[in-house]
Amino acid sequence: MSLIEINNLKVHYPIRGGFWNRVVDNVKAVDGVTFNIEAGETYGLVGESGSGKSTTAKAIIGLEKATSGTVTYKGKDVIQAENRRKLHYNHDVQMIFQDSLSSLNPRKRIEDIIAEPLRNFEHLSKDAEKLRVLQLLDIVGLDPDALYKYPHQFSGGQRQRIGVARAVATHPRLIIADEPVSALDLSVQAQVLNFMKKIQRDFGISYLFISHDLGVVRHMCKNIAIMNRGRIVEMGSREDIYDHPMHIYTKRLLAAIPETNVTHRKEHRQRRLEIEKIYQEQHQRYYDKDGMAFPLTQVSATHAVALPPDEAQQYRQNKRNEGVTI
Ligand SMILES: Nc1ncnc2c1ncn2[C@@H]1O[C@H](COP(=O)(O)OP(=O)(O)OP(=O)(O)O)[C@@H](O)[C@H]1O
Repeated sequence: MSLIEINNLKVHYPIRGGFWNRVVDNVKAVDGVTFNIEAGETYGLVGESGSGKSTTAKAIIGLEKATSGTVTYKGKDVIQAENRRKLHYNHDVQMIFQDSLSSLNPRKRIEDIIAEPLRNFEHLSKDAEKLRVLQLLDIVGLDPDALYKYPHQFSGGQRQRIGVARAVATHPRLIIADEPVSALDLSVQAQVLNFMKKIQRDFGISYLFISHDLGVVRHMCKNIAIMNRGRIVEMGSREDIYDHPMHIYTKRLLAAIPETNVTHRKEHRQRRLEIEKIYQEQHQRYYDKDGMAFPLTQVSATHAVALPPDEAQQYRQNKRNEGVTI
């Protein structure tokens, strides 16, 4: 049995409009996602911005309400909050966020930030708690005087280490890492990634590693799923995805990885342009097949107002033709 099984997970956001503010459409942020994570592995979830990766992560951890589907942990569906409590799911599954500055409370000292999950789940004595926080600081390579400092007094890489210390405090079985290094410089990225690997070896943790960067994912993940517009378009081992990509979207993402070898640059650019052209054609068909008049991002609540006036008018007209009051 896998550590966690995600089956046909959907998160649809309603779009309201018209005089009665009724639901006129849905943004299908996640639309039928299925994958499993094995104990001790790092599973990669890759896709461009807006493909639904973060919403998938939030639905798995329970920060976002799933419209339908199941997330099975220890044989039970943890979409039900009651099961989450019973199975110690909130203790066993932790998250690391991309933006360490906004995910760490700026008014709290590092001691309190790292101790927070311990206070929620383990109820240790004051001394035992302090000792544990000091051990965690040591594990992530920070000095004991960090205890009394605030998040803004650290660099981005150090803050991300603090996020990791907080996530591993309760010895979780799975850490969902949502773009954990994309805000960092390349050299610091490598440091944090290697460090995450070390923690994994030491503690036997699994990761769901979310990124838009196929270069980084290659370094971290054995199995990978490629996400586009709320769906997984391709999944497989690292070798399958990098050496024999099947889906045009995967090929396009791969072609976008910068080519460092100068002699291959021209060839690479040519290949990238060809793939981009095929993608544009298929992209159009993708929408037609789904019967959508506009790209998903354009019908989302946040983007609907940003439509050019003539397209917005056309959109409303199409909706009226479908019998929707708008
Ligand atoms: N609360 C919301 N209401 C309406 N639409 C939303 C909401 N949250 C996300 N979306 C839409 O869902 C889609 C997926 O968003 P999501 O943040 O999961 O993508 P992502 O792949 O994680 O992108 P990024 O890496 O930029 O965060 C986007 O089109 C976004 O506009």
